Amino acid sequence: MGNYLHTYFIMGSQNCRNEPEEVLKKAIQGGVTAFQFREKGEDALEGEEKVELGHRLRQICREHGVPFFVNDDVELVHVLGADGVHVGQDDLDITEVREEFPSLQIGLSVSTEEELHISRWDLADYLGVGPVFKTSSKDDAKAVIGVEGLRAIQGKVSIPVVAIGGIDETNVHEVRKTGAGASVISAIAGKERPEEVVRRLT
Ligand SMILES: Cc1ncc(COP(=O)(O)OP(=O)(O)O)c(N)n1
Ligand SMILES: Cc1nc(C(=O)O)sc1CCOP(=O)(O)O
Ligand SMILES: [Mg+2]
Repeated sequence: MGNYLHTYFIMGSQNCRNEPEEVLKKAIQGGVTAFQFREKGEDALEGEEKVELGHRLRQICREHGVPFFVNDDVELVHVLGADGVHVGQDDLDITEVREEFPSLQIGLSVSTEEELHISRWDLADYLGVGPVFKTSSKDDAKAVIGVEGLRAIQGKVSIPVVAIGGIDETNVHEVRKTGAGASVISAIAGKERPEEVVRRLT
């Protein structure tokens, strides 16, 4: 597994119980190993407000040496000088993303073996695989694949895998046993003391 995938925190303002900047600082204090800016869905910021928040979160990651990823928004990757970008099956094609960013880290979502077969996953640096457990943070999440589904995809690829979907303190040990990293939104962003949760997740 790529080291930065160990505890990969993902969020936007719509996920946060407290100010996003404070949530991110505390999550970093707790030990998250990467961050993805995913300002998306109901209540998400748009336009200049989204960009401004992105700049502030990017700066926090830079100050703490935490890799900063942008979800979906290829233009924002340029604007924020991100370290990487995460794209899904319905986003910009990974072939184009790799052409645009030859030296950035690129993550690709895969939910099933069928998706894997039709994907240029060889162009990605890592796969985001899920939902492993039930999630309430993504309205259009696919069917839950469980730890067995995670293992099935892991067994077919030669790049690192990070699990996603419904991961929290009660089930993270199941993910750790597979050797995959853990990416988490609500179990960190929605808590009063994110740093304590992260310590228990790592
Ligand atoms: C690490 C990681 N894995 C999967 C996803 C989901 O990406 P996608 O399927 O494109 O869905 P959205 O996040 O864009 O709603 C992710 N963001 N990160
Ligand atoms: C953004 C995202 N992608 C998923 C996928 O299955 O690809 S599940 C998901 C939401 C993860 O949030 P939480 O940790 O709160 O369950
Ligand atoms: Mg996407």
